[in-house]
Amino acid sequence: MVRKLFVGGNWKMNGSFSHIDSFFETVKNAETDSEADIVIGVPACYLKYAQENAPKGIKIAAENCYTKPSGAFTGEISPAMIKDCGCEWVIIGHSERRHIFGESDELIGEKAKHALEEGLKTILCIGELLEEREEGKTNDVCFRQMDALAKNIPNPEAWDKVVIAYEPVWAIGTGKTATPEQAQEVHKLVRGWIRDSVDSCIADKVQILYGGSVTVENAKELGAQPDVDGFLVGGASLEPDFVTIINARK
Ligand SMILES: O=C(CO)COP(=O)(O)O
Repeated sequence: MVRKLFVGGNWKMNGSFSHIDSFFETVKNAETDSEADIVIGVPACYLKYAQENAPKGIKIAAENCYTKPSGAFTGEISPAMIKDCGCEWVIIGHSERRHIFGESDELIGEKAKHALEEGLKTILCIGELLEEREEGKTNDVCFRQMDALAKNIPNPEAWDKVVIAYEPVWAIGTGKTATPEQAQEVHKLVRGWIRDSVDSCIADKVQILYGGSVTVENAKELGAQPDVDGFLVGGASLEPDFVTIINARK
């Protein structure tokens, strides 16, 4: 089954109003693959500005959200607020949320549930640490994280609003990319897990992205793997060259 290319950017805690202006100017002046889904995660304070100024075809995502619509949760933002900023997307369970901010599988599952119930589209992230890979636990970790997410997807239709991002933690921001074969192996296993544990039509349809030091140099080869449906790009999504990654299948 041919799935649409999905090119995600994740600016993390980077960017500024002037960066948004110059980045969007570059994208507007470039020819980008009109067939690709393009979604860029920006810090919460830039959501509305980025969404309002984004070139046609580019959607803006929040990089996190909480499990409640409002309340005494200092520093958090809710799916309702993300929608209020005009955005339809949120990234949930990024490894930096898991490992720097200590978010558990359970919390991440609850976030996914609430975001989907609120009608947001979600990029749900999974991925193993280096020591977990070295101990041969990659599949166990990815399946455990998938299980915590899948049981919180409120209904089968909500899977239409789910994109999975496989981001091996050892490849994030390290310049060490998984080889196309390593990425394909895990993507295929994750799709197989969805087929066995959720539904085979959902497994065929769901886009699974690779994230971890994706660059202009490696995007084409990674994106050519049968179960790699696109990327979640960190550092390189802040650079003008991101347009070349968007065009990885052109
Ligand atoms: O974490 C990532 C995307 O979410 C990947 O970051 P890098 O592309 O900078 O390795």
